[in-house]
Amino acid sequence: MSHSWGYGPSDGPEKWCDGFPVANGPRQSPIDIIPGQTSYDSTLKPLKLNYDPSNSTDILNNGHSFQVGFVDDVDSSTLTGGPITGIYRLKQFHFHWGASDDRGSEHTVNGIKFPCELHLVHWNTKYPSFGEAASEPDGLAVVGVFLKIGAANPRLQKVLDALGAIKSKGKQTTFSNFDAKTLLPCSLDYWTYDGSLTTPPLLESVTWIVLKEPISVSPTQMGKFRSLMFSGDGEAPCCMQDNYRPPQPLKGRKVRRSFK
Ligand SMILES: NS(=O)(=O)c1ccc(C(=O)NCC(=O)NCCc2c[nH]cn2)cc1
Ligand SMILES: [Cu+2]
Ligand SMILES: [Zn+2]
Repeated sequence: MSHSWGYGPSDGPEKWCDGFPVANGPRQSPIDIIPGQTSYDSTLKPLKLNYDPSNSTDILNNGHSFQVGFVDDVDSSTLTGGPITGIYRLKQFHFHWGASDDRGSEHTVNGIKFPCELHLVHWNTKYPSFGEAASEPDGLAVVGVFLKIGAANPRLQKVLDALGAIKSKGKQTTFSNFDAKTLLPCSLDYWTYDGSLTTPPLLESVTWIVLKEPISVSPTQMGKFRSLMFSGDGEAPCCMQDNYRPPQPLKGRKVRRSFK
């Protein structure tokens, strides 16, 4: 994975606009969600997430985060309902986190940062592939879930136990029979708005669906995330942490909510 961008002082979010001018575009993500300024939309449907646990394939350290991949050549792990029309397929999920428990999420709520944020990435099957969908305004839908410090979350354990095998950039290992649904909170109440990828290429193709209810993570479990490396074997070691983009200007966008 060769990439020119990262999260450091010389290649981080403040520098991304040099290589990716869309960084200053009209629908960039993440944003600060101010619940008092969102509007309840009774036409929003309930989210339907139908994930087939046999669909997970691998877990990869891509040098920015780690991601769990899914088979996406059939409609077996899908997102329907919510603010979207049609069928979107789950491609991967990944996380963003901080160097300490006081930061790490990309979206914030009333300016509050969570220690971690999960992104479940889906693409619109009206397009032939993820790559094509990623350049369309309605091409992607990402479900964001906040992680809040509390009791250890047993649902995270299988993912965290696999991190030892993918410590450095480019490392990948098989990861089968993982049910991504187990990572979701009880309530599927959500906020939604039109946004972008939060990393380069920052494409403005994402319908964001941010769940209101967080899931729990313990400080020890957060330590496991921070045991990963941005760097590859043989490179100067650099801990994978603070891999989050700060909130971007709303530029007139409306944030809707599915709940009263
Ligand atoms: N944070 S987020 O908004 O949910 C998100 C950000 C980027 C991507 C993405 O798909 N990004 C291109 C990509 O997959 N690129 C593959 C090659 C590559 C470059 N660097 C690492 N892998 C997906 C979701
Ligand atoms: Cu990359
Ligand atoms: Zn992400």
